[in-house]
Amino acid sequence: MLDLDTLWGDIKDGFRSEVAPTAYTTWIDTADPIKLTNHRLTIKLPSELHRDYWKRNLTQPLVEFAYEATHEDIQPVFVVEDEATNATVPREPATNAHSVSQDAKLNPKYTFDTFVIGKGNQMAHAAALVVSEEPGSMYNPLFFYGGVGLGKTHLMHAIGNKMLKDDPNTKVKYVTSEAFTNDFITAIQSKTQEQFREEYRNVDLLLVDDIQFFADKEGTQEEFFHTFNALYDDGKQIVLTSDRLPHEIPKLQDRLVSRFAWGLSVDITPPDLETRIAILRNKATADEIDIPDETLSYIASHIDSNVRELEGALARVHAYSKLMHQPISTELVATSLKSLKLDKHSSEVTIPSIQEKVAKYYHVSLADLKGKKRMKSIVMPRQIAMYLSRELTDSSLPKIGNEFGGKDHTTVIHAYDKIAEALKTDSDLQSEISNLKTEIDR
Ligand SMILES: Nc1ncnc2c1ncn2[C@@H]1O[C@H](COP(=O)(O)OP(=O)(O)OP(=O)(O)O)[C@@H](O)[C@H]1O
Repeated sequence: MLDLDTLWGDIKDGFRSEVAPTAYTTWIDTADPIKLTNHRLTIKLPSELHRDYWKRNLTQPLVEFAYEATHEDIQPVFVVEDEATNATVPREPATNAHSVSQDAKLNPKYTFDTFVIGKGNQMAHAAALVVSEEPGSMYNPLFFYGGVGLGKTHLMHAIGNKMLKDDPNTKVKYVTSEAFTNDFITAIQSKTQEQFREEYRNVDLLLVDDIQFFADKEGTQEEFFHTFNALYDDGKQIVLTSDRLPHEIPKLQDRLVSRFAWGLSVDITPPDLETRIAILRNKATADEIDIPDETLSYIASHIDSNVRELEGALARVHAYSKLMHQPISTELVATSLKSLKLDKHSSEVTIPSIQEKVAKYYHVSLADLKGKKRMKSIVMPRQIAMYLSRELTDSSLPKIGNEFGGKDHTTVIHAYDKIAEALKTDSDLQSEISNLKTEIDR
């Protein structure tokens, strides 16, 4: 009998020759053989979703590869690394690629190949891959949630691009929730509802981005409910994204919340340092930017909020090096990132701009945010807006109080302390504040 490492090496070789590179990185690279006893090979997998996939699709070939290597019958035993995964369990079972992508309004660059897998997104990536291979069956709808610029749209487009590549006749439709709303309103105005329905219900894959903006839009939610049902009943795949879980979206109808829970909800969290470096390295290679490794690490360690910012920093550094006629070095990056920070100051964060972003984020009116109502749903956003005003502007406490409908400066201090204290332990609040800061910085 072979030892564990040799056997696993043979099994990996077998898979390498059988499965596509993306599938290999997703399923095989993430598997960790931990024990070989009594013809039982124990394999540790990162999530339930990986275990399901292995059981359904990879067990048979694994047994065959193991037999080829040992001439013995070896059975796998799968264990999940961390039972508390970052996903909720599904409650019910749920030609010319470039131009086709463009018809479907997909970004041809957002593919599985260009997506870097890391701890914060590996579950989302794996789920996306399953859905692209078996649309409408396993995880319907598939719901991605998480902060801005973390790759939700990228993964969603990757599903569409892959399905179109596999079958160019697939009908894919990508919209933001705002575009859906606008289309719906236009259809009512021009009395073309039939056409609207035809367009949205006659697809194999419907991708709707940023559905948190459905909040408050009763009529649109009603229409979307029917669109959803029609597609779902027909076994068509639906993929949705949002900055938070469905039940956290204010004023989202209960029946939509419950339907969204029929499938799989997976969150995407900010990438760790290694993933940030890998993303930068890929991007630099794709854009043919010549940059030393240590300089990539420098950028990745300084920009940790989200991937969009990371890519922005690289583009900026590239432009700066061209402007200065100097090759990219850590020193040059340090200077250009410093000026990025200075720019942020000069683009001046103001209290009204903070109030506007916070009001929008929590779906409260500006008047309520600045007013006196004591409901928790308003008090919390108000305190957050005060906290951010103190953090991000040079305004004095009385000035901040003034901008919030003439409140006393002690109210501002109280709000600031309360949020600062809660931030120490409340991880939801931490991510909300970090999302808001990114929004405000835009
Ligand atoms: N893991 C990754 N590998 C490669 N590129 C990534 C990754 N994650 C994000 N990106 C890139 O970062 C940018 C922002 O990602 P994307 O637009 O998908 O974010 P998002 O989560 O949809 O944000 P928003 O909520 O603002 O819509 C895109 O250019 C995307 O290609």
